[in-house]
Amino acid sequence: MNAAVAADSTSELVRPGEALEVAPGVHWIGALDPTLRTFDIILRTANGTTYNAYLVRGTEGVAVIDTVKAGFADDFFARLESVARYDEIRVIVLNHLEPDHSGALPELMRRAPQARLYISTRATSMLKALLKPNEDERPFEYQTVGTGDAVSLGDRTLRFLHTPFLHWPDTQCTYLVEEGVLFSGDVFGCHHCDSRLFNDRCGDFRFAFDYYYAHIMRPFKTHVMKALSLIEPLPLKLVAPTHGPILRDRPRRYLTRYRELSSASFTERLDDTHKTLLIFYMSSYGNTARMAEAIRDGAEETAGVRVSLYDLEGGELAPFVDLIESADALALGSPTINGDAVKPIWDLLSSLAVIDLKGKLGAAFGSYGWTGEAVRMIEDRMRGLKMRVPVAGLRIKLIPTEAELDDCRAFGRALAAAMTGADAGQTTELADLA
Ligand SMILES: Cc1cc2nc3c(=O)[nH]c(=O)nc-3n(C[C@H](O)[C@H](O)[C@H](O)COP(=O)(O)O)c2cc1C
Repeated sequence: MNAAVAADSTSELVRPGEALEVAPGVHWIGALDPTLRTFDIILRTANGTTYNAYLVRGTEGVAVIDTVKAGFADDFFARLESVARYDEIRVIVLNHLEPDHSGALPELMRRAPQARLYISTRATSMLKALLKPNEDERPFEYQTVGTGDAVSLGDRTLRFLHTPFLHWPDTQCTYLVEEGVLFSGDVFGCHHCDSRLFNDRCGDFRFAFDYYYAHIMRPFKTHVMKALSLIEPLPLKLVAPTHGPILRDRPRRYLTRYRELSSASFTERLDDTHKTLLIFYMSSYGNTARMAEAIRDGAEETAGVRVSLYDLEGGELAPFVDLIESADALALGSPTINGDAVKPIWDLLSSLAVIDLKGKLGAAFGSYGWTGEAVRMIEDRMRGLKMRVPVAGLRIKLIPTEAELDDCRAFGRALAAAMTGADAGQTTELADLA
């Protein structure tokens, strides 16, 4: 542990109405939300969460970095008032405008009208849309900042890092130069509420850290890597995120973990010498299953393509999502049931929102009885996920004949050709397959 920030354990507990010093001249003025069990609809949390906000005191004024969710504003203002007066606040930094961090901003700006607001360039349109001042009030004044910009509080300097899309377009980090403190926003955060607050004091939150990354940061791996290249060279004593424990014990290992998690899809490809195609299907009477096998056989005829086939009925979604992240192409087969594709197919497609699918190839197929909507619906969804659908979907009425199984093999070959570039980027229509 860093000796500069070490203290006895009882003085480090969060108490109502009291700020907590986390580094010399730096106070946590956030709020605890221990009973929350679902965050933003999509995230579960066994321990609730925290909304972390910070106050930095310099010889020439005070800075407030981030605020809290609106319902927790009273906690925030009480903690702020325990260490500073509103007329001392010269600087307000919002690293991310999501409502769980900007909820108390309008009221803070009313109480500290002399303060200047610092946000990233990409935050400007959001500021107007999220924080609508009362009609009788003037619009918020603000200054946009990027990497290399800094603001001085006398003996303290806040430097800004442009780290967009982690996980909204507006996100940035702020670095307190003299103390080596990184106010990282949601980066390196997690939903884990513990009044012991520091990573070396609170319960084991490693699963919450990885879970938060998987659902919030994973879609933005390339942006994570760019942000890490700005953050890693900094001398770091403490990382202060907007959710969860404050990272003072070996803060660098959290950077390393982000690098590992963001690199995985590049290093863990099944096979660097082949393009990889994954085929998933559901089938009640075996018709779509037979199509899937024939498509696999056709695709495997192409040198340089390695194919894997899975019955979705027997699998768990999370490991499949990992496989898809490192694959080159995805083919989904569903029968049409009551005018729709079947639920496991939609569940799989919905799970793919956490990975970057841009540039991957998609294809759909399935057996049907009379209307056969499933294939077109899956293709539309794939396009919506920014996948390229190079081969028109293949539908077969009820039980595939031998000739129709030949069509399936041709479909597999066409998809493989698109993967290897042999199709010259053309979309293949069903009529071309014979
Ligand atoms: C409950 C039920 C509902 C169905 N609804 C439709 C439908 O809306 N449109 C359609 O084209 N076929 C429909 N079908 C027919 C199936 O798509 C057809 O039997 C198909 O061959 C099943 O393929 P599978 O063996 O791969 O499951 C339905 C079948 C069942 C059992």
